[in-house]
Amino acid sequence: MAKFNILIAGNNDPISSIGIDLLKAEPSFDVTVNMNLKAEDAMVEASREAHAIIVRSGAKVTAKVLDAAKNLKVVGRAGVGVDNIDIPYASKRGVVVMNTPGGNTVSTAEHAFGLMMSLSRKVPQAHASVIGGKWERKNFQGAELNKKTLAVLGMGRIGTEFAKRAQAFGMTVVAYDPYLSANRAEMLKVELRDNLDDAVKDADFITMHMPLTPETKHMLNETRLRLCKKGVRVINCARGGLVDDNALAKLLEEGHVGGAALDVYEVEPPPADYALLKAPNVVFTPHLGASTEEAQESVGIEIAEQVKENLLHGTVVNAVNMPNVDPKTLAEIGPFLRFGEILGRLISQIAPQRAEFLRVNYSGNLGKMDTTLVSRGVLKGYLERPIGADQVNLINAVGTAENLGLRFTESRVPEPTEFSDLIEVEVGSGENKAVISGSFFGGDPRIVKINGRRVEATPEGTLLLLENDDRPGMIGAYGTILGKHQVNIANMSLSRNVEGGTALTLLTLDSTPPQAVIQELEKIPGVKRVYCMELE
Ligand SMILES: NC(=O)C1=CN([C@@H]2O[C@H](COP(=O)(O)OP(=O)(O)OC[C@H]3O[C@@H](n4cnc5c(N)ncnc54)[C@H](O)[C@@H]3O)[C@@H](O)[C@H]2O)C=CC1
Ligand SMILES: O=C(O)C(=O)COP(=O)(O)O
Repeated sequence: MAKFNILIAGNNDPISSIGIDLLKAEPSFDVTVNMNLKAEDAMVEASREAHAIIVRSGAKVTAKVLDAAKNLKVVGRAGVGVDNIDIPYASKRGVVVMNTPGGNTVSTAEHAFGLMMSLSRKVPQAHASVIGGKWERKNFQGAELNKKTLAVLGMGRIGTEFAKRAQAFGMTVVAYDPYLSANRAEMLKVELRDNLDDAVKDADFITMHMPLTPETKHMLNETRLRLCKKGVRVINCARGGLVDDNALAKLLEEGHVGGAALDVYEVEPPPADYALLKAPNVVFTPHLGASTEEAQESVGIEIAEQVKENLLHGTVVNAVNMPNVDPKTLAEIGPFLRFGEILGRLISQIAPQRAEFLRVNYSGNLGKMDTTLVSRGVLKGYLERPIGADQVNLINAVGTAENLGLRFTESRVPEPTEFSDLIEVEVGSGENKAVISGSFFGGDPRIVKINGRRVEATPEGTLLLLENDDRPGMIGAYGTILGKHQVNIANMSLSRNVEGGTALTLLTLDSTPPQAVIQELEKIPGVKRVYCMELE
């Protein structure tokens, strides 16, 4: 039985023991827990033998770690944010990255809401004062939330939960999220603003709930903060870097910003000289949004299940770098996936050089299924020869094609053609293209058309495609040359456009003929082209 090494990696940020026990109960898993992996070198050493690595936000899965972990198949994130994992590099290496969206939503929304309340009533400052033996009631006058305007930036899972709580407290909620539909905003009873400046300028409180991306970095910068009402209070429980912390510190000092509550920082932990640490009216927590028993149990169990199912059955759930594949779909599309790769490999051997497009068209039953992965299989098969089979995989195939300037598209129609299932692959540039179509006969894959001409071949062994003038004696000439070199013909399919026109001969061979034999075939009078296509 294959053994899988699973590394639970952290930097003092443990994963739920229930999740770990679930993995340990699997006889084929060898589970190591190491919570001292702050340094990259330590992480590299710990990861060398791992087939799966599970992390929260503390341990970093960098390119160096991914390079060292030669067996790695999957990285699991027990939480939402995957910014501690080098996703593009993981994709390049064919490593699936999964997270557990939803498991910590309520905990994080509650924490962010708690921060807003602490901020508006100066709870931490008042607490410190009482501990210090003081009784300074007049210093800690706060503000009500009732009837105030709240801007929620990022109206996803956490933003939505936050908004619901705010509405229960009598706040007016405006939302900014370019991906939120007007219908959904109406359903949530929030005022949707198309423009970020419009969303923040009247707000008494602003809360952020989106990922850190090049687009969202420093979304609240000095200019935008100055646009806000004097006294605005800012809550960030999403990711450090969404707010420009230096600008925030400056405006807090000036009093333009009335307060800030942060759970996340541009650098974690923030260094001692971090300007914000000395700013007035601030509340800090050390990235605690998801730190509840409930959230940790939920994300710990979810990630353990997801990683287990991936290693044992290839199931892909909640992946951030490839489409999801549940066991039912996997069982359904498994044969198509393998056939898709073969068609890709075949067409790479007859397609024009420097192709600009690769199209995969499905019709019939296949046109009704989710074939995203099958198309990736076609692309993988197509790219394997030029790029190298170990360099291209289902995860990086689309990105690799983009880098090459190859436009990749797929289309589906549910109506059958003359076949109940058809996968058609077209590769070329402009009008110059090759087309291969495949179908299934009684569950068995068949190549049914090449360049629009009807053929029939089982995709196995080596295929020899010959284009020749349609005239007597051609088959005999092929057979003689192949026979002389001990190459056995297992199957033959003939097709011609018109009598005496051009014929296609597709031969399935038991072995691959040497190049000299191909050249000999090319020299037969009447032969236009010979392609030798290897399927493996
Ligand atoms: N402090 C903590 O411990 C935790 C922090 N988080 C962080 O909270 C954030 C949100 O998490 P979820 O709500 O679960 O994610 P989500 O994916 O449900 O929501 C994110 C929302 O941001 C929106 N968005 C994307 N780009 C945007 C832009 N340019 N402007 C405005 N909105 C944009 C998306 O449309 C989406 O609705 C993530 O960054 C996550 O890492 C999540 C859990 C715990
Ligand atoms: O899920 C997220 O995005 C979080 O930020 C939670 O991080 P954590 O698992 O608590 O280190």
